[in-house]
Amino acid sequence: MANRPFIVGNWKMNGTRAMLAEARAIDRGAARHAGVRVAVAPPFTLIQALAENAETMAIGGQDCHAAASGAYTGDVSAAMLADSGASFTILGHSERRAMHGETDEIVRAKAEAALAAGLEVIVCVGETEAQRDAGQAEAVVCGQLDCSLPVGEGVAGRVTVAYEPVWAIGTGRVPSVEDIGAIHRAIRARLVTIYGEDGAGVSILYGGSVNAANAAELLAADEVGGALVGGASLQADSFLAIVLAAGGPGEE
Ligand SMILES: O=C[C@H](O)COP(=O)(O)O
Repeated sequence: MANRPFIVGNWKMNGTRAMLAEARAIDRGAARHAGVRVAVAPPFTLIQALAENAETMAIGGQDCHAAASGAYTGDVSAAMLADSGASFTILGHSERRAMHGETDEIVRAKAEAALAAGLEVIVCVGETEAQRDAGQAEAVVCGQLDCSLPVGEGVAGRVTVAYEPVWAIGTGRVPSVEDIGAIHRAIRARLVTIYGEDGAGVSILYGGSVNAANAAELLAADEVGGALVGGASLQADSFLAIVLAAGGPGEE
């Protein structure tokens, strides 16, 4: 059976307790769209509050440390995320790769730690504009998959891949539907190489300037199983419009 479309809001470093009402509105909307799997990854500081109030949507982290505990000032372990009510974590987002020096090897170690703590993982990959212009997008993304994804028995069922071209994040620019389809097909083929037949069941999300206006078209591209949404996930109205576009039977 095909996976439900998966729509994930990444709030990044946005949100205080003033956002709890927005989160409740998203959760109520998610309940009306049972055909779509809805999730929000708020800052660490809001995970527990959102998780305690969420009836339908899943709550996750945006990162975790690879170690279980220890002298890592400012970091948060996967077990701490799970203890706060998270059921998944995003890993290897391009902002962390670029701003925090996260390599593929670090991303894989974090993913292994997250799985060990009982979390699902959303592993992000994507090329820069220079890499795309040089015709290297597919090679870069497949290399990231090869070296970032956790592997092992039963792992594929707890992994989601998010393809986010770096140049499309927060810019309002998106690849053509044909380009998105082409790279998602390449990702699917690589997932089958990595995970065998289980790779066919891994959801692949598109991320990068997804909004209420373009969601239906982007979500219809080949092998796109959902979206990782940044800016448009900060308001319930715009986020739920994307959920609706993902095909929920909904009441509206
Ligand atoms: O994780 C989300 C992505 O970085 C996309 O962000 P954006 O929707 O603001 O472009």
